Formats: sequence, structure tokens, C-alpha cells
Amino acid sequence: SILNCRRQTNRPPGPPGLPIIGNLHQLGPKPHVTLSTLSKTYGPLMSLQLGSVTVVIASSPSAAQEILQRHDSSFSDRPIPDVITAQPNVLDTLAWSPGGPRWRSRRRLCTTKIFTNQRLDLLQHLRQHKVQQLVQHLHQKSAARTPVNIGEVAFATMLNLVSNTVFSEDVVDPEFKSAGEFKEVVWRIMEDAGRVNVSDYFPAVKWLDLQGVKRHVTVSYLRIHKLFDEMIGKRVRDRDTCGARGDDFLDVLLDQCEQQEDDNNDDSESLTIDNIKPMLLDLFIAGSDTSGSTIEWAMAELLHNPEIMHKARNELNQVIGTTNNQVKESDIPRLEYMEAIVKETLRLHPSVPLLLPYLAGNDVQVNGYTIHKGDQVLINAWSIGRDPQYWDDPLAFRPERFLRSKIDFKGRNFEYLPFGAGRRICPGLPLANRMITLVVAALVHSFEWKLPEGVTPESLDMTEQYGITLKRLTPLCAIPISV
Ligand code: HEM
Repeated sequence: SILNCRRQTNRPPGPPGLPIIGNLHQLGPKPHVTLSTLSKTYGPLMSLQLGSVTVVIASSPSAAQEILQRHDSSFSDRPIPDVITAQPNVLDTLAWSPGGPRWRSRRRLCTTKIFTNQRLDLLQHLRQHKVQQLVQHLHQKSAARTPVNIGEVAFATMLNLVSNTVFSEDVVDPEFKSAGEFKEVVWRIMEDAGRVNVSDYFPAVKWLDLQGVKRHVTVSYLRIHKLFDEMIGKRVRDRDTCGARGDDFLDVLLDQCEQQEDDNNDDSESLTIDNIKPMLLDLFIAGSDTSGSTIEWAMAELLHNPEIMHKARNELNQVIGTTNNQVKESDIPRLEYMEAIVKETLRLHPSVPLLLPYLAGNDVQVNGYTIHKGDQVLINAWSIGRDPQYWDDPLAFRPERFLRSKIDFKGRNFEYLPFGAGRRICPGLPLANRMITLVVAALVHSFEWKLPEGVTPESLDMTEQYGITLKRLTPLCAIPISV
């Protein structure tokens, strides 16, 4: 029996399952919630059998620390979902590449040249301009008193903020008049990636692609690569003809490609015009919906808690003023309360609730149990952020808890892991933090927000929906009133 097998192999405890499917049927529509509940019975390190895959789930700060810090070298790879393997050169992505030399050199480029404060400062005027356009768009909506789907404009805005940082270009119509192909394709890829796929739990039948998701997503991957080809081609020509060198991420990557050509090194670690595309796609997939839904949740919490909205507006009026001044990224360090709001939003609504999965590279002893080579490991950051052992009144939205507290999301406090921790912590964190804080601050500073007819702050539905990112079940709609 499964129980017996657990005892023999010293696996962490877990609920008994059925033959063949194991615990697959028990996960339900909100796996992060189910796993959190199960961990109360089976402990902070438990194991589930999902089809033929053993998944170990860490649900306490110390279990997370064991995996992400103490034994991090054993968990440097990720299991690659079948849908993700449909993309060309998947091993050149940052998010899914095994943690070897290729990943390390790309990752180093991110931390030393791309997501640095210096680089992000150089590009902030582009993002500032996009946020101004968003505010103008909302002024028009205000004049017409029409409700705005906040998640939708936030997602489109995040795509443009990322694309201006990467390409100095828009990928979505900044007036929000047409959706645009880029947005459609990115969205389709995320939908396919968010689907539960039997291929991932029964590797033996992977080749059948029973649900056809892999075939479906392939079309979108090829299309987005083609769109990247066009953008990169244009940039390469501009660089060749007028020697123009800009500051955006694409220029950094192309500079790196050229430098490596000069160094004459052509091993698998080196960057080429062809193999930077998976990394570029990573930035859009990992950066836009995550940041967009965080903005939607932050606004929902502010509308749900009017006194907190009020305090946030007061702070903005004090720091930025009540005149036509626009919030800038450089103002963020002085917006302590707004920063606390963003942190509190990510505590209660981490957009990647189970982080990205890890793969055990060898047998590892954790808390007296064995995690076996080949097991998958998940960290339930959602559950950890709501654990009453570490958080007072954990279900209340109280930004004040982060004022005068040293707890940060940079991977040192294991009771708070919205961006993960350790070697594979989110590299986009500094950009995410700037984009989210800037947009929420601009939305609160420029508008009073009203809920649609019949919805009150108390009755606003705050139910979650699990997907590739943690979303609201009912999209947040609200009416901006220009101030
Ligand atoms: C609210 C916004 C965001 C959240 C909550 C978030 C969260 C995460 C999490 C939890 C991980 C996995 C960490 C781990 O395995 O321990 C991750 C990885 C990653 N994130 Fe983010 N992220 C956000 C925004 C961004 C942005 C804006 C970018 C870039 C433009 C980005 C790029 C990446 C990449 C490339 C990885 C893979 C890193 C690797 O495997 O080496 N993320 N993110």
C-alpha cells in the first residue's frame, strides 16, 4: 500500500490516496487552500502522490528555509511542465532552465546588468510616460462615469511597462482602444500553461498529449517568437546602420551577444540573437500578469477598507502634493504607507501562491524525512503568509504591520515569501516593486474610486480563483472620479 511504501522510504507523511491517481482527485479548484488545510493534519513537510509524481509540500517558514537555503544546491532545478516544453529552446529560459552553468550565466546578467537600480533608473522615464497615459485614459472614463475593469487595464499597463523596459516600445495600444496581437498571444500562452495537464502527472503517456494542450500552445509560442524576431531584427539593423546604442534590456542583451562573439566563445552558455528570445518571453510571462493581479488585489483591498484608502491618499497628498504633480518611481522611498500596502497585498494575495516547483536533484534529509531524487517540491507561500503562529490577526488587511518592521520580501524572512527565496528568487523583484507601487500610487493619487451601483465596501466579493496566477473570482470594477 501507499502507506507501507511511505514507511519504507521514509517519505514525509501525507493523506492516503487511490490507486494510480493517488491524491490527484483531492486537490480541488484551489490547491493552495487544500494543501494548507492538509498540512494542519500532516505537518509542515508532507507528501502527496499526484499520479506517478511524488510532490513534497513545505508549509512552514523553517521547512521552506531548509529547502530554499540549507539544501538549496539540491533544489536548483525545476520540473518543466509539458506545455512549457513546447516552446523553442526551452532550456534557454531563465525560469525553467536547470540550475547549471547556462542558467547561472543568464541569471548573473540579470542581477548585474538588467535588474539593477541604475538600469531601472535609466528607464524610469519610459514607465512614467505610460502611467501618465493610463491616468489620462482614466480621466476620460471619469468624465463618462463608466466603471473600469481594473485587472484588465492593469494587465495591459504591465505589458507596456515591461515592454518599454525591455524594448522601449509599446506592445499594447496605450489608449486601450484595441487589444493587440501581442497581448492576445501572451494571454493564450498563460491560459494553456495554467491548465491542469494529465501529461504532467502521468509522464508515461506524455507523448499522447491527451488534452491537446501542447499542440495548442505550440502555435502561440511560434507566433510570439516571430514577433520577437521582428523587434530584434529592427533593433539589430538600427544598431548596424547608425551605431545607436540605447539603455533598454534588449540593448544590454545584444551588447552581451556581440561581446561574446569577440571573445569567440561558442559554448552553450553564450548568448546569441536566437537564444535570447526565450528569456525575453520569460520577462513578459513572469512579469505582467503577476504584477497586474497584484495591482487589482491592492485596489480591491483599498476599496474594501476605505479608511486605509484614505490614509494612503493623505500620505500621497503630503509627499507629492495635491497639485498636478505626478507620482514618480523616485518618490517611492518616501511613500512608506504605500509600500506597506503593497507588502500587505502580497502577503495575503501572493500571485504565485506555491512559488515555482523545484526538483530534488538527489536524496535529501529534511526534518527527519527523506525527499527523494526526482520528487517535486512546492513551497506554500500563501499558507505561510497566513499562519497565525507568525502573523497577528492574519486574515485582516493591516498595512500597519509592515511599518516599523524589518520584514521584507527579499528572501531573508521565511515567514514572508511572495517572491520566493534563495538562488531562484524572483529576479524581477526590483522592477515588480517599482511598477506595482507606482501604478497603485497613481491610481489613488489621481482619483477617488467608487464602487458600482449596489456594491458596498463590505459586500465587495474577495474570493480567490486559482490559476497560473492567483486572481479574483469576480473582476474588480470601479468608477474613477478625477480629483
Ligand atoms: C508581483 C509580481 C511578481 C511576483 C509575485 C513574482 C513571483 C515570483 C516567484 C514566486 C518566482 C519563483 C521563485 C522561486 O522559485 O523561489 C519568480 C520567478 C521569476 N520571476 Fe517573478 N514575480 C513577479 C514579477 C516579476 C517580474 C516583473 C519579472 C520580470 C520582468 C519576473 C521574472 C521572473 C523570472 C525570470 C523568474 C524565474 C527565475 C529563475 O527560475 O531563476 N517576475 N517570480
